[in-house]
Amino acid sequence: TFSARRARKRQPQQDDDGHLLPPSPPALPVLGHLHLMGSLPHVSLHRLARKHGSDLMLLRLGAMPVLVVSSPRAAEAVLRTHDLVCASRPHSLVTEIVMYGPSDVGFVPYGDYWRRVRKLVTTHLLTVKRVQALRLAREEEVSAVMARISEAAAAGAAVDVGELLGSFANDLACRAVMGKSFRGEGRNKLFRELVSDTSPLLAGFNVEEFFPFLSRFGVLSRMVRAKSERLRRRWDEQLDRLIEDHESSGAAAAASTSSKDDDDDFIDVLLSVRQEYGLTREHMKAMLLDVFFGGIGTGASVLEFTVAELMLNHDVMKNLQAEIRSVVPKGQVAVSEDNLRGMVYLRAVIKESLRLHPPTTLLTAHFTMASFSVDGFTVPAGVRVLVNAWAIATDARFWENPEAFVPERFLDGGSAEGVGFRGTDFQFLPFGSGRRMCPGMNFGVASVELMLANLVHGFDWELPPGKVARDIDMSEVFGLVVHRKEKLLLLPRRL
Ligand code: HEM
Repeated sequence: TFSARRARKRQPQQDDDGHLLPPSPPALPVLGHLHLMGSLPHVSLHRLARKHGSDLMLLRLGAMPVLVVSSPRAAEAVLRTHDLVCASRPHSLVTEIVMYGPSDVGFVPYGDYWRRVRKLVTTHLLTVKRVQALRLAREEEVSAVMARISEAAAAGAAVDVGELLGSFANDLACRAVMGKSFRGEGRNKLFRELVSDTSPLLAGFNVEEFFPFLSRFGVLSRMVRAKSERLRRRWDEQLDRLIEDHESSGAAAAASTSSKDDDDDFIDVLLSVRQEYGLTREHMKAMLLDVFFGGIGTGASVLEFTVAELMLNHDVMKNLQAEIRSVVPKGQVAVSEDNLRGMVYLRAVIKESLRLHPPTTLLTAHFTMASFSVDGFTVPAGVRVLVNAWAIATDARFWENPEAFVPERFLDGGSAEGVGFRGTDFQFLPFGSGRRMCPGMNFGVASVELMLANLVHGFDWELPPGKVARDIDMSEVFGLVVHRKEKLLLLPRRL
């Protein structure tokens, strides 16, 4: 584009071999572009890209080179055309300690081990069949939430929507991981606390990551290390106990003979394939951590933002309630998964929410294993790649009326008809695309759909007295998952 050419002219940067590097705005010594990162990096990076008219920027955050990707075309270049070269993950001290190496799926660099465990996850753990088999678990966990809301409705009390949906996502993940039998021992709450204590460290954007030399010697890194080790000990205590309980309950033996039943919990599954995949105890613990970190915050964030948008967009709420109430037979208390089939408006609402509020605004950082060229620029090896999925999905160049919450855009005849989140439409990447794309998409979407349908089917929702829709603050807090800053307190009214 013209503006990209102008930016290139302004800041022609070359590597040692004379290759043209992607444009880079002026940087400070030592800090590089770090001072330009605000509390919401996806917003700061978007502004920077617009200001410099550049959908591919090579920044320097401290000592760390970062490629920022801000258009569907550039995203396709790194996630499809050069997917293999960009399929690694950067090293971090925190994941090395907390994620056992790392030896999970999400944070481990590209290589044989990642290929093996990724295959395990997609062929045994997060398969369509297993997601279907968790249907009863989802329906029961949804009913538990509905019972809590009913109590509040009967008492005329407001509910804290984020707290409620956070505990739903947590309980569902616990149920998938450890099965039903461990409920009621307070373990779910313990895991929730552990996830919330660990998430800030895993979020990236830790200072010691920008200055690796500090991480080797500095006080800062000793603090991060000590904190990470304390957390890992807490995780160890819980996960070791769970795995040992499963081993001694004989479930493992049963599972290996019945060859991975679909209703086994995730620990049973991992125990049953541990030999085939050469898994150590640490590998298994790391993979379970991925379920906690991949599955809880994301689902809770999508649900809470969606409810907030529905409160802001009364017509959309009415349309959604009308669709659901017309499908679910009168007298049926809960929406079942069978009822969800054919609910096109519900799907469009969730898509629209994922467009405006993708929980991982910058995907998870990728890392280049070799240099490659794109649009006449050379991207070096050893660069972090941040795909600004949020910026791309809210950019007026690619979306009509991008700021507005309009699910109709995804329906037949709408401006985004046919656009989906399965990683082939590069203007819409809430789950990423390519080799590192989210393997938990079906799991996540199934729980969001069922919970949302029940929330709006069973109740009408109102703001507490004295509040109006424009009082709903949509501010975000950045982290491993972006979440709402303000609590969303709403009054449920039983129909
Ligand atoms: C609405 C819910 C969810 C959203 C929006 C979401 C989004 C994402 C995104 C954007 C990525 C990074 C893709 C990339 O790096 O290019 C990712 C990776 C991942 N997600 Fe999800 N996710 C969700 C639910 C889940 C669930 C429920 C699980 C597991 C139970 C899960 C497990 C993972 C794992 C293991 C990875 C790492 C994959 C890899 O590096 O190979 N996610 N997710």
